[in-house]
Amino acid sequence: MTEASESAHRADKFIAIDGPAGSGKSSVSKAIARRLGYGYLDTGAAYRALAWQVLERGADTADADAVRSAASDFPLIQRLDPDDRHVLVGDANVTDAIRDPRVSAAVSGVARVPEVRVQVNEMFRRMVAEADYPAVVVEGRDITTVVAPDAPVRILLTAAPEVRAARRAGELGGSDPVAVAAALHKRDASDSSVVDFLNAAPGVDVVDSTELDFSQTIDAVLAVIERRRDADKERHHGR
Ligand SMILES: Nc1ncnc2c1ncn2[C@@H]1O[C@H](COP(=O)(O)OP(=O)(O)OP(=O)(O)O)[C@@H](O)[C@H]1O
Ligand SMILES: Nc1ccn([C@@H]2O[C@H](COP(=O)(O)O)[C@@H](O)[C@H]2O)c(=O)n1
Repeated sequence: MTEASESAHRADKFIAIDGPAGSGKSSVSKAIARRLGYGYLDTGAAYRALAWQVLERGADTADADAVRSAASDFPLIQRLDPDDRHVLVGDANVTDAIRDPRVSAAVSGVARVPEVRVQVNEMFRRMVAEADYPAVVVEGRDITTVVAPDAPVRILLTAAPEVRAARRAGELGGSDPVAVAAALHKRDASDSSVVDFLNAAPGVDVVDSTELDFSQTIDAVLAVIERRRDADKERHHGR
């Protein structure tokens, strides 16, 4: 855990959640944060905002130098309130723009640049350490393995690929479901060559929502949090 130990880091404040695209990370994490009075950090939004900035400069995210250059001057503003979804880059409100299919298709290029990952991971750890919340639900692809491998609660949230694609297509209502599924699987294939979020690392709990509705998924995640916290308390008392 060399990367994490170099920065301001409060592993105890992390509820770490990873998973593939469309697995429910953001909707479930937000609901958990609201329920428990915690902060919520959507790390994918930061990668998306950086991809937006690269595109805004007329560059290509496949160009690692252009990505590094954009990252060296990246005034991201993102809050931890689960009810505040605003994302700004400097004065530009990019809240909706970062969800554009153009950004979704380009974001994996940004995620492939190792120096950028180190930079944003430092930022995520700092945001959590300084947060005015007892804990923060942090979701992404490498939170359980790289950003906070020492967090007391680490969850891989997953669902069958066809179920994730159908849920995403339903959300985008009117979009071609075949194209939506293809874009989602293409992004997963590219992203999973950088970090493994398809298999749970040792000690990470899996919540598979394939057969669960939204509220059952929230209950399953809450049950993991409670169980892991109880185990953590017992470990500390036993010392
Ligand atoms: N258990 C569930 N049952 C039914 N629908 C669900 C469930 N979990 C999530 N959803 C829905 O699936 C869609 C995708 O969820 P969400 O956007 O939270 O996924 P995500 O993992 O954050 O995706 P991405 O990584 O692409 O941002 C949303 O419409 C959400 O409401
Ligand atoms: N920890 C993370 C989070 C995200 N990414 C990259 O950002 C993209 C967008 O993420 P969403 O959660 O909004 O889908 C994702 O496709 C990854 O390329 C990442 O690398 N690490």
